[in-house]
Amino acid sequence: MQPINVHDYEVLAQTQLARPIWDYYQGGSEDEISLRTNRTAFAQLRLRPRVLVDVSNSNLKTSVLNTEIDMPILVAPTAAHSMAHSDGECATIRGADAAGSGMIVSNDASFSMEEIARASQGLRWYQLYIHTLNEAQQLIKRAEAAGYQAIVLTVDTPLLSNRERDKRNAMGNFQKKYYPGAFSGNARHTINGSLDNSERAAYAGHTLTWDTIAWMRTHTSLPIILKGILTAEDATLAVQHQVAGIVVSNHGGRQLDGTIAPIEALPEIVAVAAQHCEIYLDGGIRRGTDILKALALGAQAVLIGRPILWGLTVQGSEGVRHILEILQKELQSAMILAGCPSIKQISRSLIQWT
Ligand SMILES: Cc1cc2nc3c(=O)[nH]c(=O)nc-3n(C[C@H](O)[C@H](O)[C@H](O)COP(=O)(O)O)c2cc1C
Ligand SMILES: CCCCC(=O)C(=O)O
Repeated sequence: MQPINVHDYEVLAQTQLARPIWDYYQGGSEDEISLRTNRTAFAQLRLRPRVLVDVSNSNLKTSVLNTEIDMPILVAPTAAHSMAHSDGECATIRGADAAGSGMIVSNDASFSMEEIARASQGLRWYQLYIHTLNEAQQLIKRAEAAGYQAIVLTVDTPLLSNRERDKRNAMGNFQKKYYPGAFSGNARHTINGSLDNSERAAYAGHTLTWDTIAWMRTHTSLPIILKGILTAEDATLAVQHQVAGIVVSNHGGRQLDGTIAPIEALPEIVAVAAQHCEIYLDGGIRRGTDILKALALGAQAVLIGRPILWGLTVQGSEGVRHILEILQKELQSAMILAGCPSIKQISRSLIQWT
């Protein structure tokens, strides 16, 4: 089968991945209600297209934090790409570059952030999990030195949720046996050898507070983006802590189960924060029309998680590029059909809630 849309890549990737990996990539937490809601919420939004607009000069270019990109689409941080392809994140970032997009590199990548940075000329942001402040400080320094342009702190993971597919598959054992190091590319490159595994294992995620953001600011001048916000209350606090951006996200339905979908949370967050910082959204985006809906409700750009892993599995960097270009073309066609030749013509009036 020649894949022509994101769903085709999903079908092909499933045939190529061992069950524990497929389930790790695909799954959500507990009853996977959030995972499903992320998709159904998009279907419940209806578009109100305008006609007889001159759309002959259609243009998808935009910028995020003052960096130009060819489409309002970025690669979400997802862990352990070597389980999808031997070139792992180096292939992913090459695909993102080739498409004129950019990549948020996971803290738990299979390759070190330096190796991944060397594979790319384009936009790259570093996604941080804070295990200890000491480790975080070193990771931030390394990210700065390797030319990452922003730090994306994921805030929805004080612990890793209950993922029952992974339990049933004994995913941890499978991964250690067949893909050792898939989650710890960064540990292979240490400053003074001080990135210590027992320290990492002492997972300190649940001691993080808003004070941690102030602490981060004293250690970097890079823009700080918070990933995993779903309420106006937290968006207001984020603005008070002078973040450069917010990713409205429920971690692809992989953390707290039963949350509102990011696309449902977007309007209240845009209402309090859009004047002050950039707002991005991820979760369940599989079509250009999903992206159009997110942009109409005020997102500056969207992040794509699982479809990138499917593209990487099926065709390495070419597959990643193809996934991004499929979504770009679908978005372009949706914009033309809705009467929006460029991104700035997309507005809230495109949306009707049902
Ligand atoms: C396999 C997998 C691994 C992920 N790893 C991370 C991670 O390391 N850090 C992070 O902030 N988010 C991680 N996420 C969440 C994604 O960044 C993103 O929020 C989510 O995948 C978006 O939903 P989508 O997959 O429906 O596009 C992961 C998601 C998946 C599917
Ligand atoms: C153990 C690494 C965490 C990766 C992650 O964030 C996810 O699987 O959702």
